[in-house]
Amino acid sequence: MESRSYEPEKTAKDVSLHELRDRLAEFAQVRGWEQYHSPRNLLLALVINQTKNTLKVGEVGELSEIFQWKGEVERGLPNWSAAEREHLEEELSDVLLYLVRLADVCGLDLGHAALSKIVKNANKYPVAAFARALP
Ligand SMILES: Nc1ccn([C@H]2C[C@H](O)[C@@H](COP(=O)(O)OP(=O)(O)OP(=O)(O)O)O2)c(=O)n1
Repeated sequence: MESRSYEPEKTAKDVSLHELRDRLAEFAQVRGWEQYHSPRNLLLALVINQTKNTLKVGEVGELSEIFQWKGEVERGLPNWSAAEREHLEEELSDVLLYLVRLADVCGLDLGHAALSKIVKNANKYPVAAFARALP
């Protein structure tokens, strides 16, 4: 059993990557799943979902399936049902959670790495040269 109730608060909350990292580590630890959470397995979980007799898409594929055949989708998803939005939230979360866990078992700080990458991106695409023009 996890040591705390993990029902998220309904109001928006500033969730840190460190909190997600720690909860995922506990999730795996209490189930004895650490042995399965190798870098390679976690990466592959994003891409494929293989059982004995079936091979399905992994979490990135499940996320993509939500948009497949919908055509262009308006920002804010104004025409989506509550169930569709919840489904999207779940699949986005699965991708995020596996990424956070992958970074953790690799011994990397994903939040720090992402901030550094944003700085690198800004240096690569200076505003003066790229405002309103895609690379
Ligand atoms: N060995 C595992 C299995 C699952 N999870 C966690 C991370 C994901 O957030 C979620 C993935 O669970 P499922 O493999 O059951 O995938 P789905 O939730 O997408 O279910 P389904 O594939 O039936 O749609 O659970 C995990 O950390 N380690």
